[in-house]
Amino acid sequence: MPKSNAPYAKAKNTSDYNVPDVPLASKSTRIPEATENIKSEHNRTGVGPELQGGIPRYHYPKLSTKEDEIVMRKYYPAEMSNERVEMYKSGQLPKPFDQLEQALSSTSTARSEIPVRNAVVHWFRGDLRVSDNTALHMAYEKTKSKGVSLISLFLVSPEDYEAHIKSPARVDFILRTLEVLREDLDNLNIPLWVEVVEDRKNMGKKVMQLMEKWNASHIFGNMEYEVDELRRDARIVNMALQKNIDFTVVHDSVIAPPGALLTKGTGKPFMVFTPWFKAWVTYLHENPNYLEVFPPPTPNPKETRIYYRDLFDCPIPPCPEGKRLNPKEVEYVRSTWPPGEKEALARLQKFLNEKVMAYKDQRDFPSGNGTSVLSVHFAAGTLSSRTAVNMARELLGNGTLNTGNKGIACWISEVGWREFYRNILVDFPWVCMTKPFKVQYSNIPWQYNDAHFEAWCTGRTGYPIVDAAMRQLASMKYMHNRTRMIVASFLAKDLCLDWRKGERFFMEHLIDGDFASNNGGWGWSSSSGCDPQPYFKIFNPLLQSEKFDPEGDYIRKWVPELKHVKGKAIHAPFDRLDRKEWAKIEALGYPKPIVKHVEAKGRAMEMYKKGLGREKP
Ligand SMILES: Cc1cc2nc3c(=O)[nH]c(=O)nc-3n(C[C@H](O)[C@H](O)[C@H](O)COP(=O)(O)OP(=O)(O)OC[C@H]3O[C@@H](n4cnc5c(N)ncnc54)[C@H](O)[C@@H]3O)c2cc1C
Repeated sequence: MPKSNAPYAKAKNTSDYNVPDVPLASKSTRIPEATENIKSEHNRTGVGPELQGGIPRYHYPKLSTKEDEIVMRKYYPAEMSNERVEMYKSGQLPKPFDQLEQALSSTSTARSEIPVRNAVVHWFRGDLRVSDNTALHMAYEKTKSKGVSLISLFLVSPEDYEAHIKSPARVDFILRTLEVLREDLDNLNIPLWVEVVEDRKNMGKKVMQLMEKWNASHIFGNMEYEVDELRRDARIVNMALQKNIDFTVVHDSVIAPPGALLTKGTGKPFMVFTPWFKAWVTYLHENPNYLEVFPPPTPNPKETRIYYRDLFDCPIPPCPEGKRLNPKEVEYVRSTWPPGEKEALARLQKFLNEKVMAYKDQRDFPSGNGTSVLSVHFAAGTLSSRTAVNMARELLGNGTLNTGNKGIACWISEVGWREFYRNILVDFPWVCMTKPFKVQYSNIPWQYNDAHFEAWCTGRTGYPIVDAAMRQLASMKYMHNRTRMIVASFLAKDLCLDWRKGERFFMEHLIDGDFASNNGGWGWSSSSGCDPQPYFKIFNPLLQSEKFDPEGDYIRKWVPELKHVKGKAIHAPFDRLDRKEWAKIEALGYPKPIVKHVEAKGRAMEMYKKGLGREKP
């Protein structure tokens, strides 16, 4: 087989972790300066070079704004009815997670009787690593018991990428990771077979064809908790059995299995993070085995290279049509985000060595570079949350997950948020079908103002902290958590736009786009998700800016038009600069605020009250 001719340069693993440092200018030469060419580029596009080519890629139809209700239906024809939600709640409709569990349990005896044939397969999905991989480890154990070969498989599904709104940066990262993974596996004599499946409905059929071709009897995969994936796997479990093949699906991307934690009194799934987290910590203290990490497989028998020689050196396909970065983005994104599990582990180690102790105090400052920036690796599965939490726990040094150094304990709890939101998908599956977690929030009469949405997308709202964040997203395909909250609140509560448009836009651009975390974050910020804030809150973007970017470093980095603005005026240049100074900024193309926060706040309160039919939102 020819080596891959994928058109991207091999990313180097690097020990230089300046990647997302902000401000970057003095610390790294790897990311181009935001001010480069600003004058010449600006007039053509109205935005700085950070945005060239990378913006915006939202695919909403032009709308008639006559009736918000009609418009909403047009955007979200697939939104579930409230009746269907009730049917899920009452158990009349089986939850996709239960369907898969049922498929696995009802076939377990028959599957256990299937004899091992020539090979066992591990199907990589969102778990692109060799170490601490539950299903890979189980597949390996199976081969060891019979001395047969382990083969690994990855299916590229352009339709899934489209349906799940995986961004070009994310797809590019996955494909680059496969290059590294193939090499890591090759060192273990394990082939990685990669194939494109154009029609996502044929995924099961393709897997079965390959299993038969390889005379493989068992296939293992780690569970994906989105509804399409749960249903797909349930179908394949049964389909495989018909062909005397055992498809085993196991938990891996969460540490405690979903369903293990229920509220004390009512025995129901948790809806609020804090009590869930307490229960999670207790559960893991009582069951520390869930934190044990799995070693990578030892090498396959040498003969595998002979019997399965056609499977080695399998080419990695290029990014599918519609998911390609433009040439400028390619250079930037690939040098910013090196792939692979070694890279992830080195980054984790460095973060634990140097930053985690101060995490609690530093994590909210977007210019401070105080977070791990590991989300891209969690999303691709190049790092397991078990490994991450385990290593952090070791650093805590007292065997617990929540006592001792506050920075470490706080970081573990943030990884907990990721896990909590995965549980939400399992127990409240309608969130995967464009339905708000809190069903009554479907009735909010959101606005669908194209001009406002475009201003938000392109970082031209006139609110510097919002614009800086949106431009960081456009450039880096990543945004700091604090500013994710600020821009999400701004979209839903200052612009009164349907938060699902923002949710979608994030997925279209983020390199760490993860359905569960993104949906959870948007739900929280728009107050329509789980874990409601104790009272209805509207972030004041100005106060947020002053509190979390006090010197304006983050703004100056990403909004070059404001680079020379001094002092507190950076947070609100239109209101705080004298007219002459403002005129200079305006001449550079920076806009006035598109809404006044005080008025917007009032509008939002009315909108929420109206939608919820009550006096208080
Ligand atoms: C509106 C909105 C959208 C978001 N969309 C995504 C998304 O698509 N993908 C994604 O991974 N995260 C998302 N988050 C969560 C969070 O912003 C990112 O995980 C975080 O910014 C990643 O940076 P980090 O790796 O340095 O995080 P750290 O602060 O170092 O945290 C460590 C890890 O914990 C997890 N984590 C931290 N905070 C959260 C959180 N609030 N929710 C869930 N997991 C968390 C992440 O896996 C993160 O990598 C979103 C948050 C909001 C408010």
